[in-house]
Amino acid sequence: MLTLGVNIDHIATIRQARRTVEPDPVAAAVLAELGGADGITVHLREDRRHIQDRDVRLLRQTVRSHLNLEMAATDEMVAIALDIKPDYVTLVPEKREEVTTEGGLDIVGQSDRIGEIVGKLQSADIPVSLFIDADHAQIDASVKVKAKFIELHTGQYAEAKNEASRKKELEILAQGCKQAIEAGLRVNAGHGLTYWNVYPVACIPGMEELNIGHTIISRAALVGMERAVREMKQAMRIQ
Ligand SMILES: CC(=O)[C@@H](O)[C@H](O)COP(=O)(O)O
Ligand SMILES: NCC(=O)COP(=O)(O)O
Repeated sequence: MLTLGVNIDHIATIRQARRTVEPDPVAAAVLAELGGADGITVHLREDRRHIQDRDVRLLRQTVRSHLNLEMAATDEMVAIALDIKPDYVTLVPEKREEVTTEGGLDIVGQSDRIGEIVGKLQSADIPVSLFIDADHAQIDASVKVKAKFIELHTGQYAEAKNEASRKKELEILAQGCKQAIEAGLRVNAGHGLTYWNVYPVACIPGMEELNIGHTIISRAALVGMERAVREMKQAMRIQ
């Protein structure tokens, strides 16, 4: 059954705008779960622009659904993940100068490094998801490094300028999902999904969880977190 992971990074963006204590991502996670979130996702970035280490530690103790820690493939982040033990880790690419994630992680070009990190985390019973483009070679490489999951980057679908491009990107995602499942991977998806574009992705056979953040937090700022999450599950037709 398709599930929704709510990324609460941008609750922390509002707090960090004043370097203060509110809004608290921990409180936001409680409300997101009351609204029906099946999981909570946070991206602890190297530059700590939004989510802080303190948030992840407290969320580990308070999240009732499941906690997905997005992180770069660095020694620092591996040590933090091994210490805090999220329910799963999603390895994502990171550039300090980026506004947001700009693409999928390159597994093909660094498979030894990624394989080492996947091995370390999964040996500590922390399943790993790899945030990748729906690319044949990247999916193959994800199998080779023994990741349990991939998360298909939906940014190109989300940013498609017209119906024809949207359809093309959706087909690429569907083919990627099919290839991954046939190879034994579990498949999530995310980035740039909104109330208006999510349903076709939700319909891709075999898709397990959609990780959605910015659009939910944007709506929550106007109507409240519980309603924003409930309405996203309605948009996905899972509630
Ligand atoms: C990997 C991805 O697409 C997002 O989950 C990521 O968290 C985006 O980074 P920001 O939340 O900092 O925009
Ligand atoms: N991995 C995608 C995610 O967690 C949220 O991305 P977005 O919805 O904030 O673009």
